[in-house]
Amino acid sequence: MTQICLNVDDITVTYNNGHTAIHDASFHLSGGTICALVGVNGSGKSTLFKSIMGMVKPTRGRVTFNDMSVNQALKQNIIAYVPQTEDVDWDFPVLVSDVVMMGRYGHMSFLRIASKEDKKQVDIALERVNMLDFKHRQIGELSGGQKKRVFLARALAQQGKVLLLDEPFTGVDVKTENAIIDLLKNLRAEDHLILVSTHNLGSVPEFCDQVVLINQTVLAFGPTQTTFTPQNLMTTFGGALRYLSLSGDKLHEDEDPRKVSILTDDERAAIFYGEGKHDSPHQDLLVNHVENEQKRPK
Ligand SMILES: Nc1ncnc2c1ncn2[C@@H]1O[C@H](COP(=O)(O)OP(=O)(O)OP(=O)(O)O)[C@@H](O)[C@H]1O
Repeated sequence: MTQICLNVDDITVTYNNGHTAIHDASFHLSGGTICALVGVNGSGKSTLFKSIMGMVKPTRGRVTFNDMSVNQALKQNIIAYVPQTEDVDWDFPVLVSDVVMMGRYGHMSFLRIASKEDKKQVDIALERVNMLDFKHRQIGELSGGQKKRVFLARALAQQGKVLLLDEPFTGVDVKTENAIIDLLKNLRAEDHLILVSTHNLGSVPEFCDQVVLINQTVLAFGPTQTTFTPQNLMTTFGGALRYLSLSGDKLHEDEDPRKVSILTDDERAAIFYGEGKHDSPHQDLLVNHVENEQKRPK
């Protein structure tokens, strides 16, 4: 297959209650990229994912994959989506391997009888997220972070060239986040097109080569180096950015003793692009959202 392209052309999405979540949004991506989707809560990130998946229909504009409509791309199993949360009650007994096998349904006949190849791909996918040992466990018994890895495996088992990940790092520890980032880098090298929403801004320059900044429309889109700038982030988050200096392991602890420091422009630039003393901004620094994100009721 030729390299996959995702074209989002001038889309507007208005929900049935009349709320327009996204308007006039455009961007274009080609395979072999990891693009971050960044914006405040309610800025339309999940809505954008759902319109790319055909789960909500744009009222204007269109989404295409090369020359294919979303429906055609879905029929060809090109798009794999890992939603932010699963609207499923996992209390009933389902094995981890069954969940990942769901990613193979598009490759099966309507009788859904798993072939040798389907079983092999399930194992490969579980291995890639380091969850093969959990294959015969009930999904309901797993932790939140482990479930996330299983859902990622389900998307991998689908073998689609486009991977849409809605906040894959929420609720996972630093080690797992690093492992997921390494996996995404490998998938990029295999020409996958990856769009990933994240609130962890500190890690974006480390693994994303492109960025879409969104607040009800696409505010900026392009290479991370030129788009993920303090100025554009201020526009996106509508307030002053605060920089929190953290030691690596504490990054994901709720009660971490964060040392707030306001940085000079040079220091800030060094953090954004991983130069100088901050070799790994993802480990050492969290560029926090903004005041209004922090004030958000928990
Ligand atoms: N089914 C729906 N019907 C009506 N409005 C909706 C619906 N789903 C989302 N919205 C609204 O659309 C806007 C965008 O929501 P969306 O879930 O896309 O935001 P988000 O950027 O993914 O937020 P978060 O970072 O909190 O996940 C919000 O104002 C939300 O209330």
